[in-house]
Amino acid sequence: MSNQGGSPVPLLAARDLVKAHGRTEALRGASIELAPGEILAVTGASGSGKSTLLHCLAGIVRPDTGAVTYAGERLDRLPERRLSELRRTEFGVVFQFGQLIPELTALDNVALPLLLAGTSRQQAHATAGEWLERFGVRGQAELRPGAMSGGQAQRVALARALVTAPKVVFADEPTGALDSLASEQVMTALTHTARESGTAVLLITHDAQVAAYADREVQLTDGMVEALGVAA
Ligand SMILES: Nc1ncnc2c1ncn2[C@@H]1O[C@H](COP(=O)(O)OP(=O)(O)OP(=O)(O)O)[C@@H](O)[C@H]1O
Repeated sequence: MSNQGGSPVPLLAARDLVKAHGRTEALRGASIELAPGEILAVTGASGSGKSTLLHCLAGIVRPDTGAVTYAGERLDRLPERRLSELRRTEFGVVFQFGQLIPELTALDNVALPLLLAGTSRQQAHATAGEWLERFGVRGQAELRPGAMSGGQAQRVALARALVTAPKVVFADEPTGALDSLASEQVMTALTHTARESGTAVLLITHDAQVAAYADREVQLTDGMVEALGVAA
């Protein structure tokens, strides 16, 4: 339902993004739109600029030229303080290797964003426990990441990304290190929860089976958004 022309005002939009890493032009005029609650897959060959695009959209990296607009605000022009506040309150991120804090248990990892937002310890732990339950890893609450399987760790990472009820989750190859069963469990948990809570997801993947979980797919080729198609 999310055609470019007829779609509602996008939650997140990038126009004509150019970003070079040294002499390599990772993005060469990429434009993309994400509607509220939409699950959008970005696919493309290795080196086509997918991660760079995600970093620009999430306000982690500033583009050299072009505009990133989030909820009507020019993200690429925001001062660093406001950007990091936005990232903390409105965005969630999951990377290929969950980036959980190795010294903390699953429960403490998921509770952390809530504690940083000022939630009491008791409430943060109660909410974190509910999110672990939702992702089927309540039984791993007291384990540290090193003692979990890759799929369990990714589900904990998803719980951590969603626990603050973000408007957008950025997922960069969230199943890239998983076997097909674990990958299926992670994608089912992510898309089910996102649809339930109306969270938009920008999903980077090179795996067509993973992309098929999205509402829509765009393809990056040599730093430009090349093709649009309905994936599901
Ligand atoms: N920090 C960096 N320094 C130098 N070059 C970089 C850096 N990050 C990315 N690049 C280069 O920019 C181009 C795009 O990289 P990017 O990681 O965005 O692509 P990708 O599609 O996500 O690739 P992959 O699927 O392999 O992760 C590549 O040629 C890459 O080598």
